[in-house]
Amino acid sequence: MSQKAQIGVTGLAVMGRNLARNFARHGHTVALHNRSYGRTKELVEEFGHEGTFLPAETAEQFVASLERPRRVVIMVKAGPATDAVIDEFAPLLEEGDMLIDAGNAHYADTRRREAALKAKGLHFVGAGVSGGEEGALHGPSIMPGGPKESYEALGPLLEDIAAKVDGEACCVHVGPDGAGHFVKMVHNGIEYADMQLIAEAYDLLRQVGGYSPADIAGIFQGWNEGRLGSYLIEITAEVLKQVDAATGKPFVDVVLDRAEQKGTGRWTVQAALDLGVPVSGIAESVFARAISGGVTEREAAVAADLPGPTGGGGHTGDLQADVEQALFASKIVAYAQGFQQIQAASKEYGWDIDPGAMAKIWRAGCIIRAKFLDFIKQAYDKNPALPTLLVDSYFQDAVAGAQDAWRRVVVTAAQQGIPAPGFSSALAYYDSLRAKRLPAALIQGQRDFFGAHTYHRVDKPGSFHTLWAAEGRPEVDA
Ligand SMILES: NC(=O)C1=CN([C@@H]2O[C@H](COP(=O)(O)OP(=O)(O)OC[C@H]3O[C@@H](n4cnc5c(N)ncnc54)[C@H](OP(=O)(O)O)[C@@H]3O)[C@@H](O)[C@H]2O)C=CC1
Ligand SMILES: O=C(CO)[C@H](O)[C@H](O)COP(=O)(O)O
Repeated sequence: MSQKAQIGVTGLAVMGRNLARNFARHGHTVALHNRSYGRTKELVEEFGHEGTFLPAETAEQFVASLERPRRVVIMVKAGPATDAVIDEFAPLLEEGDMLIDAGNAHYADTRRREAALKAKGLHFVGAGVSGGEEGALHGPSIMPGGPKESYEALGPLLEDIAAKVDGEACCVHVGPDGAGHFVKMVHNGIEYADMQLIAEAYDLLRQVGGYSPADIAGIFQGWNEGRLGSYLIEITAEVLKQVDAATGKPFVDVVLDRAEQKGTGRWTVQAALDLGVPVSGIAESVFARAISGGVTEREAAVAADLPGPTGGGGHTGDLQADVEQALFASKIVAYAQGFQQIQAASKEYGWDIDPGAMAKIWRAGCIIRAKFLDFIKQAYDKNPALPTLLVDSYFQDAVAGAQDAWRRVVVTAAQQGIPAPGFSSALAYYDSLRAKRLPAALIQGQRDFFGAHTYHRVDKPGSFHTLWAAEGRPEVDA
């Protein structure tokens, strides 16, 4: 074969197909491969005119069609499918070649794969890609990890196809081994929290304010012009505008209220628990999806007619304005928690992730793209070691201005029996952080009482234990 491809894509379902087209549209010759040849054939038949594609029926043909060092993008289902593809391709590759897993892999799998392939002289790059089908084609946000030197050969191609903000690509080398997939995972966790908060805003406007889905679409369109401007607010307005053709009812009223999940939100929470980072907003959003899908429990509770509030008036204040404030403040908390998790993992694994750079590459192309990411970037540019976004002046002022409205919204939700786990847990997190004393001292006392777990004192160093069963309960050094 004379002509060689600069990059190859294996796995040509919605994401891989559009990434391949995106590379081709940017003038790169793209080798194509898929487990079943049908998808490869279809891509060339439908979109062959968009650039130069080298379709291959077998892994051997595919590898032979790539220039050295070979760059092979894998875009298949996470888990065993990815391992199967790696096992198929690795023996065909040579030292210095690159396997780029652009799927939603778990970062621990990426660390394992990177170490195994490194021993064979291959570069394994776990690259998070966000933006869905459209983003893959028109410019996703790309979060590549893996060895820094692989970025020299790979980065320019990824930057070519990535989304751009003021001419700057939404793609940067995140850090070694699993750093890219970790950041993509937290991106998805934040996506879950953002979606949950938007859903709660909709629910309160509908149930408390009596607005119709079409009215709320209009409200969200208005918010999208302001500080809440984001892809998720924009598409929410579109979803709320949708009318079911068969029944004439709002689309949201004919869809089962059971949110599904593929697992990246759950992974985020599991990783956060291991790191000891309280990502309560993300956790509540994962649990809210689980509750929505808990059909047996929900049906039992409805059948038992579990009582709701007996009193409680309407909302005191301007509901629309208050919900906007609650949404903005809760969203800040969710992002603050997600960034804290990235910083904790960076420290744990020695990844040296620049949080400002993450905010920068999320400004376009990805699902959580939002106007306020500019402010997050600025906050970390000012202070890369910021302990929490909540103490940055922009966010501190925003939350200070929002908090009265936020509290009114949480009170209304509680009084009217409307679940708002995202809003209320974010507020509890905020109040926990700003509390001068938390009731944790009492918990320390309880732990010491039943398990001699010891405690520290406010007035002197050291560990102490109280002899709770002894007369006079004396305190001893532990
Ligand atoms: N869809 C989205 O919006 C996004 C998806 N992602 C991630 O991108 C990846 C691809 O997603 P998507 O395009 O939706 O496709 P799917 O996740 O539906 O995966 C389908 C692809 O995987 C291939 N495949 C499945 N099992 C195997 C196997 N054992 N060996 C070889 N190939 C296999 C299929 O081949 P075949 O055609 O032969 O069945 C097909 O090409 C996933 O990891 C996903 O999580 C990331 C961001 C957004
Ligand atoms: O990666 C993505 C966007 O960046 C996917 O859209 C995301 O995986 C969807 O997740 P879920 O199905 O769990 O809601």
